[in-house]
Amino acid sequence: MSLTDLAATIAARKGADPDTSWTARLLSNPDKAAEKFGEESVEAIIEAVRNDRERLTAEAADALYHLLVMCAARGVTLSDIEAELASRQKQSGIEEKANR
Ligand SMILES: N=c1c2ncn([C@@H]3O[C@H](COP(=O)(O)OP(=O)(O)OP(=O)(O)O)[C@@H](O)[C@H]3O)c2ncn1[C@@H]1O[C@H](COP(=O)(O)O)[C@@H](O)[C@H]1O
Repeated sequence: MSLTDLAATIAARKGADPDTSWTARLLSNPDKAAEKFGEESVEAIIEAVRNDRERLTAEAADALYHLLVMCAARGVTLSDIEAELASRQKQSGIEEKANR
């Protein structure tokens, strides 16, 4: 599934029943969405340090999903993030840091 399709699924869950949709439950509670992203990020970090490719892939998927839900809960869309990334395209990260 592409991130674009996942973001569309998340957006479509706005207002859905929190009893049947995990996404809807998090969208209705932005602080909880942020907490879950924090947990899933830490789980991904642990698997990266362990160098477990399969577990890292699964945890990275959890983290990406929860990042998108956390942002959606605060009105930030994947398009907003892509526009921000596009604005950075002309400059290397090292160059950007040196110019701060
Ligand atoms: N990609 C996901 C996705 N990844 C993780 N999760 C849920 O996130 C929750 C995480 O909860 P937990 O912390 O308890 O789970 P955990 O971290 O795996 O468990 P522990 O390691 O802590 O024991 C679980 O209920 C997972 O099922 C997801 N829920 C939904 N999606 C996508 O969102 C779509 C809509 O889902 P609903 O909104 O639930 O209909 C789905 O079809 C999927 O495409």
